Amino acid sequence: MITATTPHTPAAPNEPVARVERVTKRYGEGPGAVVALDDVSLAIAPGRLTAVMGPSGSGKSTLMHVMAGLDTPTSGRAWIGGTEITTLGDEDLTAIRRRQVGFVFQAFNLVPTMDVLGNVYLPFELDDHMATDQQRAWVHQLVDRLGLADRLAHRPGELSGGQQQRVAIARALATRPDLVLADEPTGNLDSRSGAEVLALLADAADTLGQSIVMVTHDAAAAAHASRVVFIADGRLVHELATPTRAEIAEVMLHLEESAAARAAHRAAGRHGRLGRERVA
Ligand SMILES: Nc1ncnc2c1ncn2[C@@H]1O[C@H](COP(=O)(O)OP(=O)(O)OP(=O)(O)O)[C@@H](O)[C@H]1O
Repeated sequence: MITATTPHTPAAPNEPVARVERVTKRYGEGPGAVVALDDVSLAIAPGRLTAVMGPSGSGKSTLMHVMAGLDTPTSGRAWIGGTEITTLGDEDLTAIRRRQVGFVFQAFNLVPTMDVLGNVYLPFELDDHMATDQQRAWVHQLVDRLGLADRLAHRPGELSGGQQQRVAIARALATRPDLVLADEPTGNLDSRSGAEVLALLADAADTLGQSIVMVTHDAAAAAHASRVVFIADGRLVHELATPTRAEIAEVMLHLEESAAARAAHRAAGRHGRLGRERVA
Protein backbone atom coordinates (compact mmCIF):
# COMPACT_ATOMS: atom_id res chain seq x y z
CA MET A 1 0.00 0.00 0.00
CA ILE A 2 1.32 3.48 -0.83
CA THR A 3 1.40 6.12 1.82
CA ALA A 4 1.62 9.63 0.46
CA THR A 5 4.48 11.70 1.78
CA THR A 6 3.82 14.71 -0.40
CA PRO A 7 1.77 17.47 1.12
CA HIS A 8 -1.37 17.70 -0.88
CA THR A 9 -4.25 20.11 -0.82
CA PRO A 10 -7.21 17.99 -1.82
CA ALA A 11 -10.53 19.47 -2.85
CA ALA A 12 -12.56 20.28 0.26
CA PRO A 13 -13.85 17.05 1.83
CA ASN A 14 -17.01 15.79 0.16
CA GLU A 15 -16.89 18.61 -2.40
CA PRO A 16 -16.85 17.36 -5.98
CA VAL A 17 -13.40 17.36 -7.59
CA ALA A 18 -15.02 18.12 -10.94
CA ARG A 19 -18.49 19.06 -12.03
CA VAL A 20 -20.46 19.92 -15.12
CA GLU A 21 -23.84 21.60 -14.96
CA ARG A 22 -26.39 21.60 -17.77
CA VAL A 23 -23.69 21.16 -20.40
CA THR A 24 -24.65 20.99 -24.06
CA LYS A 25 -22.11 20.55 -26.83
CA ARG A 26 -23.23 20.99 -30.41
CA TYR A 27 -20.98 20.49 -33.43
CA GLY A 28 -21.97 22.35 -36.59
CA GLU A 29 -25.08 24.35 -37.37
CA GLY A 30 -28.48 23.78 -38.94
CA PRO A 31 -29.98 20.41 -39.89
CA GLY A 32 -26.53 18.73 -40.02
CA ALA A 33 -25.62 19.76 -36.46
CA VAL A 34 -24.61 16.98 -34.05
CA VAL A 35 -25.60 17.31 -30.40
CA ALA A 36 -22.79 15.40 -28.68
CA LEU A 37 -23.90 16.37 -25.14
CA ASP A 38 -27.45 17.31 -24.31
CA ASP A 39 -28.03 19.07 -20.98
CA VAL A 40 -25.64 16.92 -18.94
CA SER A 41 -25.05 17.52 -15.22
CA LEU A 42 -22.56 15.37 -13.32
CA ALA A 43 -20.51 15.79 -10.13
CA ILE A 44 -17.44 13.65 -9.47
CA ALA A 45 -16.97 12.73 -5.82
CA PRO A 46 -13.42 12.72 -4.43
CA GLY A 47 -11.35 9.59 -3.91
CA ARG A 48 -13.31 7.31 -6.20
CA LEU A 49 -12.89 5.57 -9.50
CA THR A 50 -15.86 6.59 -11.65
CA ALA A 51 -16.45 4.91 -15.01
CA VAL A 52 -18.29 6.55 -17.90
CA MET A 53 -19.82 4.05 -20.32
CA GLY A 54 -22.07 4.27 -23.35
CA PRO A 55 -22.44 3.09 -26.95
CA SER A 56 -20.06 4.38 -29.63
CA GLY A 57 -20.76 8.03 -30.45
CA SER A 58 -22.81 8.57 -27.27
CA GLY A 59 -20.66 11.51 -26.10
CA LYS A 60 -18.20 9.95 -23.61
CA SER A 61 -15.04 11.56 -25.01
CA THR A 62 -16.78 14.89 -25.47
CA LEU A 63 -17.86 14.80 -21.81
CA MET A 64 -14.33 14.02 -20.72
CA HIS A 65 -12.89 16.80 -22.88
CA VAL A 66 -15.34 19.33 -21.46
CA MET A 67 -14.55 18.18 -17.89
CA ALA A 68 -10.82 18.60 -18.55
CA GLY A 69 -11.20 22.00 -20.20
CA LEU A 70 -9.88 20.56 -23.49
CA ASP A 71 -13.12 21.56 -25.19
CA THR A 72 -15.62 24.31 -24.39
CA PRO A 73 -19.33 23.53 -24.15
CA THR A 74 -21.85 25.33 -26.35
CA SER A 75 -23.77 26.09 -23.15
CA GLY A 76 -23.57 25.13 -19.49
CA ARG A 77 -20.74 25.36 -16.96
CA ALA A 78 -17.82 23.20 -15.82
CA TRP A 79 -15.64 23.27 -12.69
CA ILE A 80 -12.37 21.62 -11.67
CA GLY A 81 -12.28 21.65 -7.89
CA GLY A 82 -13.71 25.00 -6.88
CA THR A 83 -12.65 26.79 -10.08
CA GLU A 84 -15.10 27.39 -12.86
CA ILE A 85 -13.16 26.59 -16.03
CA THR A 86 -15.80 27.67 -18.54
CA THR A 87 -14.95 31.32 -17.89
CA LEU A 88 -11.15 30.96 -18.02
CA GLY A 89 -8.86 32.15 -20.80
CA ASP A 90 -6.47 29.73 -22.51
CA GLU A 91 -3.47 30.49 -20.31
CA ASP A 92 -5.29 29.99 -16.99
CA LEU A 93 -6.96 26.89 -18.36
CA THR A 94 -3.62 25.38 -19.35
CA ALA A 95 -2.20 26.14 -15.88
CA ILE A 96 -5.20 24.51 -14.15
CA ARG A 97 -4.96 21.47 -16.40
CA ARG A 98 -1.25 21.07 -15.71
CA ARG A 99 -1.62 21.40 -11.95
CA GLN A 100 -4.95 19.78 -11.24
CA VAL A 101 -5.58 17.17 -13.93
CA GLY A 102 -3.63 14.07 -14.94
CA PHE A 103 -4.34 12.17 -18.15
CA VAL A 104 -4.02 8.53 -19.14
CA PHE A 105 -4.73 7.75 -22.79
CA GLN A 106 -5.37 4.55 -24.72
CA ALA A 107 -2.22 5.17 -26.80
CA PHE A 108 -0.05 5.88 -23.68
CA ASN A 109 1.24 9.19 -25.18
CA LEU A 110 4.72 8.90 -23.69
CA VAL A 111 7.65 10.89 -25.08
CA PRO A 112 9.63 8.26 -27.03
CA THR A 113 12.99 10.00 -26.65
CA MET A 114 12.77 10.27 -22.85
CA ASP A 115 13.38 7.46 -20.41
CA VAL A 116 10.80 6.32 -17.85
CA LEU A 117 11.90 8.76 -15.17
CA GLY A 118 11.97 11.66 -17.65
CA ASN A 119 8.42 10.85 -18.69
CA VAL A 120 7.19 10.63 -15.11
CA TYR A 121 8.79 13.99 -14.21
CA LEU A 122 7.41 15.68 -17.34
CA PRO A 123 4.41 17.35 -15.60
CA PHE A 124 6.83 19.19 -13.27
CA GLU A 125 8.95 20.31 -16.20
CA LEU A 126 5.95 21.47 -18.20
CA ASP A 127 4.83 23.46 -15.19
CA ASP A 128 8.30 25.03 -15.07
CA HIS A 129 9.29 23.89 -11.62
CA MET A 130 11.68 21.38 -10.12
CA ALA A 131 10.12 18.64 -8.06
CA THR A 132 10.70 19.16 -4.33
CA ASP A 133 12.40 16.47 -2.24
CA GLN A 134 9.01 15.34 -1.01
CA GLN A 135 7.67 15.15 -4.55
CA ARG A 136 10.71 13.10 -5.57
CA ALA A 137 10.13 10.73 -2.67
CA TRP A 138 6.53 10.42 -3.81
CA VAL A 139 7.53 9.68 -7.42
CA HIS A 140 9.89 6.98 -6.20
CA GLN A 141 7.14 5.37 -4.14
CA LEU A 142 4.90 5.47 -7.18
CA VAL A 143 7.33 3.88 -9.61
CA ASP A 144 8.08 1.23 -6.98
CA ARG A 145 4.42 0.45 -6.44
CA LEU A 146 3.80 0.39 -10.19
CA GLY A 147 6.61 -2.13 -10.66
CA LEU A 148 8.82 0.20 -12.69
CA ALA A 149 11.77 0.58 -10.32
CA ASP A 150 14.08 -1.54 -12.49
CA ARG A 151 12.99 0.13 -15.74
CA LEU A 152 13.68 3.77 -14.94
CA ALA A 153 16.40 4.22 -17.57
CA HIS A 154 14.43 2.47 -20.32
CA ARG A 155 12.71 4.33 -23.13
CA PRO A 156 9.05 3.63 -23.92
CA GLY A 157 10.01 1.62 -27.04
CA GLU A 158 11.87 -0.82 -24.79
CA LEU A 159 8.80 -1.53 -22.63
CA SER A 160 5.71 -3.70 -23.04
CA GLY A 161 2.32 -2.04 -23.54
CA GLY A 162 1.34 -2.76 -19.93
CA GLN A 163 4.60 -1.26 -18.66
CA GLN A 164 4.12 1.83 -20.86
CA GLN A 165 0.65 2.35 -19.46
CA ARG A 166 2.01 2.00 -15.94
CA VAL A 167 4.51 4.78 -16.76
CA ALA A 168 1.59 6.89 -18.01
CA ILE A 169 -0.25 6.22 -14.72
CA ALA A 170 2.84 7.19 -12.69
CA ARG A 171 3.08 10.39 -14.75
CA ALA A 172 -0.62 11.15 -14.21
CA LEU A 173 -0.33 10.61 -10.43
CA ALA A 174 3.07 12.31 -9.99
CA THR A 175 1.73 15.77 -9.17
CA ARG A 176 -1.13 14.36 -7.07
CA PRO A 177 -3.73 16.11 -9.24
CA ASP A 178 -7.29 16.65 -8.06
CA LEU A 179 -8.52 14.54 -10.93
CA VAL A 180 -7.12 11.86 -13.24
CA LEU A 181 -8.96 11.32 -16.52
CA ALA A 182 -8.37 7.99 -18.21
CA ASP A 183 -9.66 7.49 -21.75
CA GLU A 184 -9.92 3.77 -22.61
CA PRO A 185 -6.75 3.07 -20.57
CA THR A 186 -6.83 -0.65 -21.35
CA GLY A 187 -7.86 -0.33 -25.01
CA ASN A 188 -4.38 -1.26 -26.30
CA LEU A 189 -3.58 -3.93 -23.74
CA ASP A 190 -4.07 -7.68 -23.58
CA SER A 191 -6.52 -8.81 -20.92
CA ARG A 192 -3.86 -9.67 -18.32
CA SER A 193 -2.00 -6.33 -18.60
CA GLY A 194 -5.36 -4.57 -18.77
CA ALA A 195 -6.49 -6.20 -15.52
CA GLU A 196 -3.21 -5.16 -13.84
CA VAL A 197 -3.61 -1.56 -14.98
CA LEU A 198 -7.22 -1.47 -13.74
CA ALA A 199 -6.23 -2.90 -10.37
CA LEU A 200 -3.61 -0.14 -10.09
CA LEU A 201 -6.12 2.57 -10.95
CA ALA A 202 -8.64 1.18 -8.45
CA ASP A 203 -5.85 0.99 -5.84
CA ALA A 204 -4.90 4.62 -6.53
CA ALA A 205 -8.49 5.60 -5.73
CA ASP A 206 -8.88 3.28 -2.72
CA THR A 207 -5.55 3.72 -0.99
CA LEU A 208 -4.37 7.14 -2.18
CA GLY A 209 -7.72 8.84 -2.36
CA GLN A 210 -7.03 9.72 -5.99
CA SER A 211 -10.16 10.77 -7.90
CA ILE A 212 -10.28 9.10 -11.31
CA VAL A 213 -12.78 9.25 -14.15
CA MET A 214 -12.35 6.51 -16.72
CA VAL A 215 -14.08 6.27 -20.08
CA THR A 216 -14.42 2.69 -21.24
CA HIS A 217 -16.35 0.36 -23.53
CA ASP A 218 -15.39 -2.64 -21.46
CA ALA A 219 -17.76 -3.96 -18.76
CA ALA A 220 -14.88 -5.84 -17.09
CA ALA A 221 -12.93 -2.56 -16.84
CA ALA A 222 -15.91 -0.61 -15.51
CA ALA A 223 -16.50 -3.29 -12.85
CA HIS A 224 -13.37 -1.95 -11.05
CA ALA A 225 -15.19 1.36 -10.51
CA SER A 226 -17.24 2.24 -7.45
CA ARG A 227 -19.63 4.23 -9.64
CA VAL A 228 -20.58 3.69 -13.27
CA VAL A 229 -22.52 6.35 -15.18
CA PHE A 230 -24.09 5.55 -18.53
CA ILE A 231 -24.50 7.99 -21.39
CA ALA A 232 -26.64 7.50 -24.50
CA ASP A 233 -27.25 9.99 -27.29
CA GLY A 234 -25.50 12.73 -25.30
CA ARG A 235 -27.61 12.27 -22.15
CA LEU A 236 -26.87 10.65 -18.81
CA VAL A 237 -29.38 7.86 -18.65
CA HIS A 238 -28.42 5.56 -15.79
CA GLU A 239 -25.92 4.89 -13.05
CA LEU A 240 -24.87 1.96 -10.86
CA ALA A 241 -22.94 1.82 -7.57
CA THR A 242 -20.23 -0.89 -7.24
CA PRO A 243 -21.83 -2.97 -9.99
CA THR A 244 -20.75 -6.40 -11.15
CA ARG A 245 -19.53 -6.96 -14.68
CA ALA A 246 -22.80 -8.79 -15.50
CA GLU A 247 -24.94 -5.87 -14.27
CA ILE A 248 -22.91 -3.42 -16.37
CA ALA A 249 -23.06 -5.67 -19.44
CA GLU A 250 -26.83 -5.91 -19.12
CA VAL A 251 -27.29 -2.11 -19.11
CA MET A 252 -24.86 -1.73 -22.03
CA LEU A 253 -26.68 -4.37 -24.06
CA HIS A 254 -29.93 -2.51 -23.54
CA LEU A 255 -28.34 0.86 -24.49
CA GLU A 256 -26.66 -0.59 -27.58
CA GLU A 257 -29.91 -2.19 -28.75
CA SER A 258 -31.74 1.13 -28.26
CA ALA A 259 -28.98 3.03 -30.11
CA ALA A 260 -29.14 0.55 -33.02
CA ALA A 261 -32.95 0.85 -33.16
CA ARG A 262 -32.73 4.67 -33.20
CA ALA A 263 -30.10 4.58 -35.96
CA ALA A 264 -32.28 2.22 -38.03
CA HIS A 265 -35.27 4.48 -37.47
CA ARG A 266 -33.30 7.56 -38.59
CA ALA A 267 -32.00 5.72 -41.66
CA ALA A 268 -35.55 4.59 -42.55
CA GLY A 269 -36.74 8.22 -42.21
CA ARG A 270 -33.96 9.40 -44.51
CA HIS A 271 -34.74 6.74 -47.12
CA GLY A 272 -38.43 7.62 -46.92
CA ARG A 273 -37.65 11.28 -47.49
CA LEU A 274 -35.26 10.50 -50.34
CA GLY A 275 -37.84 8.20 -51.92
CA ARG A 276 -40.53 10.88 -51.74
CA GLU A 277 -38.12 13.48 -53.17
CA ARG A 278 -37.39 11.18 -56.13
CA VAL A 279 -41.11 10.55 -56.77
CA ALA A 280 -41.77 14.32 -56.63
N1 LIG B 1 -15.12 17.57 -33.76
C1 LIG B 1 -16.31 17.05 -34.05
N2 LIG B 1 -17.05 17.51 -35.08
C2 LIG B 1 -18.27 17.01 -35.35
N3 LIG B 1 -18.84 16.01 -34.65
C3 LIG B 1 -18.15 15.49 -33.62
C4 LIG B 1 -16.85 15.98 -33.26
N4 LIG B 1 -16.42 15.28 -32.18
C5 LIG B 1 -17.38 14.39 -31.88
N5 LIG B 1 -18.42 14.52 -32.73
C6 LIG B 1 -19.68 13.76 -32.73
O1 LIG B 1 -20.23 13.87 -31.44
C7 LIG B 1 -20.82 12.63 -31.04
C8 LIG B 1 -20.19 12.16 -29.73
O2 LIG B 1 -18.83 11.84 -30.00
P1 LIG B 1 -17.84 11.26 -28.87
O3 LIG B 1 -16.49 11.08 -29.50
O4 LIG B 1 -17.93 12.10 -27.66
O5 LIG B 1 -18.52 9.85 -28.56
P2 LIG B 1 -17.92 8.59 -27.79
O6 LIG B 1 -19.02 8.08 -26.94
O7 LIG B 1 -16.65 8.97 -27.11
O8 LIG B 1 -17.65 7.61 -28.99
P3 LIG B 1 -16.60 6.37 -29.10
O9 LIG B 1 -16.96 5.41 -28.02
O10 LIG B 1 -16.90 5.80 -30.47
O11 LIG B 1 -15.22 6.94 -28.98
C9 LIG B 1 -20.62 11.67 -32.19
O12 LIG B 1 -21.79 11.68 -32.99
C10 LIG B 1 -19.45 12.28 -32.95
O13 LIG B 1 -19.52 11.94 -34.32
